[in-house]
Amino acid sequence: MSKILIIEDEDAIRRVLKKILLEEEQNYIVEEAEDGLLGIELIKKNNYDLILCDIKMPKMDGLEVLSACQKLNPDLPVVMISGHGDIETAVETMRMGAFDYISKPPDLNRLLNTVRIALDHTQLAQENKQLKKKVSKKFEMIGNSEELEQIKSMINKVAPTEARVLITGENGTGKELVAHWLHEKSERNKGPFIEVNCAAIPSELIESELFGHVKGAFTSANKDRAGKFEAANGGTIFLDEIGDMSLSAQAKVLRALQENRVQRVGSDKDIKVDVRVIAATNKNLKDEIAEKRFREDLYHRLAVILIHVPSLNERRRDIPELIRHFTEKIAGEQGTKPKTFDDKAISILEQLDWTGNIRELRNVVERLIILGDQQISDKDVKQFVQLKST
Ligand SMILES: Nc1ncnc2c1ncn2[C@@H]1O[C@H](COP(=O)(O)OP(=O)(O)OP(=O)(O)O)[C@@H](O)[C@H]1O
Repeated sequence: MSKILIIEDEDAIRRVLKKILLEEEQNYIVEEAEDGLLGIELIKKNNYDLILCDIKMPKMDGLEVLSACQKLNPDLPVVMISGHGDIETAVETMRMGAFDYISKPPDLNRLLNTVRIALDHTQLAQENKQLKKKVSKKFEMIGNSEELEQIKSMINKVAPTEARVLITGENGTGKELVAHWLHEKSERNKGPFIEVNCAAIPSELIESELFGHVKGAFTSANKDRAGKFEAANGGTIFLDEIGDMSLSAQAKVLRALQENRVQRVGSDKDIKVDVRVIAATNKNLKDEIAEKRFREDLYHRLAVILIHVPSLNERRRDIPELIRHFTEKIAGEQGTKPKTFDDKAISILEQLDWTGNIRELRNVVERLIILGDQQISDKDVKQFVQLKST
């Protein structure tokens, strides 16, 4: 059900507009204001999906209403109603951010079309917002330890720059989350975020995965294919587990970083790419360099900024909040009332050895929720730990 407000001082025009709209769609809720001041008061109190606003009005004209409206709710589309003498002003309002304008007397088809498009726009904007909220919820970084605060502040500082970042830390510590936020808080956030898990791709395929290939480059290459670097153009590529990348792929990545160009496997044509590289590893790359398994020049190119994510054992202060977070999340996924962990249960969990880090903590919380009562006690946790160790 869409809610529309007509701000118009001429009674007759208000009535015609309302009639046309309600005849078209009975589900519209159409409200009226006879001047701009009243209109703004109503906008403050209600959630409208669209405003139709006259340009020439006493007390507060359409331009003033438009700019007040944009301050109150920048996503709310405002369609201006222009009389004979104010077409130029109508065009000016478009520059100011009005959604569109219609002329008086209103042409039925044009009015309905404009209203429909504007309402679709509102719906899309709302859906987008909800999706963004959902996505950022998925990537929430929970915890209040000093270590995590430092990481968040580092993300805020580094994200808006073009600097390459190497994220280090054990498996399951949240390296991918850090990479996600570095992209999300950068100027590139409208572009793609492409993740490549270098450890999961067989070494003979990694180059084709990263740089693409041309038809006939190898037996199974039956057509041209773009690689992940090309797919990440204008955005960010996240090279996860970079310590597992073959030396020959490393050489090619180095070239891509130095020249901002890639070549598809089997082709000598350069393709320009504009990609920010973020890499992560659970390995000690200095050791890998000493063992000649990782190129030192590539390391220096990648590690312009180093972010180390400490293991959960090094930031136990985050554990209680993480337990609460996962409990609520799991209940949300299962559509059940969240269970609670009593203080003693949390205290035992805080002291355990979390070699599997946050991923392991989530799994343990999930299993305890399945097995335990509504209130999970220290006894449940002890039993579970015993079961695990046998
Ligand atoms: N601070 C945090 N708050 C909430 N969830 C977190 C946090 N850190 C990590 N997680 C969750 O833990 C899981 C593991 O995190 P992530 O995949 O980012 O770790 P990783 O270091 O990249 O692991 P791997 O090296 O195995 O790829 C994910 O489900 C992630 O959402």
